[in-house]
Amino acid sequence: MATSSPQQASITVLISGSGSNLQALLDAANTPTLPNAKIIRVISDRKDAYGLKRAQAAHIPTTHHGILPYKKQHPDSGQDGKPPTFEAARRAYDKDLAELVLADHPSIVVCAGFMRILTPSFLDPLAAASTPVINLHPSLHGDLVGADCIGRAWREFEEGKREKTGIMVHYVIAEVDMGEPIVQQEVDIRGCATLADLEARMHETEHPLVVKGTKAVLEKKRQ
Ligand SMILES: Nc1nc2c(c(=O)[nH]1)N[C@@H](CN(C=O)c1ccc(C(=O)N[C@@H](CCC(=O)O)C(=O)O)cc1)CN2
Ligand SMILES: NCC(=O)N[C@@H]1O[C@H](COP(=O)([O-])[O-])[C@@H](O)[C@H]1O
Repeated sequence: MATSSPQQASITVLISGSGSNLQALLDAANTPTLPNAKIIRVISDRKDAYGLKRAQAAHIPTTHHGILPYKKQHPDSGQDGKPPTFEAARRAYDKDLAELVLADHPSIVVCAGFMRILTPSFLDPLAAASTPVINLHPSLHGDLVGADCIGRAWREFEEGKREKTGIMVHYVIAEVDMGEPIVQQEVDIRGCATLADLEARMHETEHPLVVKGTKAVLEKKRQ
């Protein structure tokens, strides 16, 4: 079991990729930007996530919790000619993920680029333990939901359909990316020449925002 001192808030971070937002949390933890807080575990659904290396470099316990064994144990060939949903695999995966997370008794769970939809099999045990789950999402509340929101905003900008997008940190509920926003920041796309420019501008905005959102929830818990 990962540990932190009694008065310190403990943070578990879920990732799937590079972990630049995880790095922002690692850099801020236990500083005036994110006081009395320690990241106690980083969990990735992808073994090759560079964020795992970032955590290991910071001597933070890491766990790879992959979906493949669950898909093998709960095969799904689809129904009525529709593609498989792997609902049984998702539920079993999420149940075990909840047990893995709760074994550390974190104060909060932060999804920082975690690219799996979380089902009630995960969300309900966390709620029962009064452990908030929050997510960093590269869009403003009620605008774009799901994966590839930066790419979609860029394509709409190129089509002249929008000039701005944004970022939010929100509570995670079953309905994807529709949980109550905690903090949000608008991002102007104008001046970006490429998708890479927009991605860089979004990341630049995300890094302080994910820390700000995490701090806000921890302060609310302490009240
Ligand atoms: N129940 C919820 N789960 C998650 C939320 C949420 O608000 N409610 N936020 C996401 C993060 N996210 C967007 O912010 C997001 C991530 C991934 C997907 C998605 O469609 N994932 C696919 C798998 C993709 C893959 O394997 O590469 C899937 O799960 O089928 C949508 C939204 C975290 N989870
Ligand atoms: N729908 C969720 C989603 O798209 N999240 C996005 O994944 C990236 C993770 O980057 P990182 O691995 O460098 O922190 C971030 O841009 C985050 O907004």
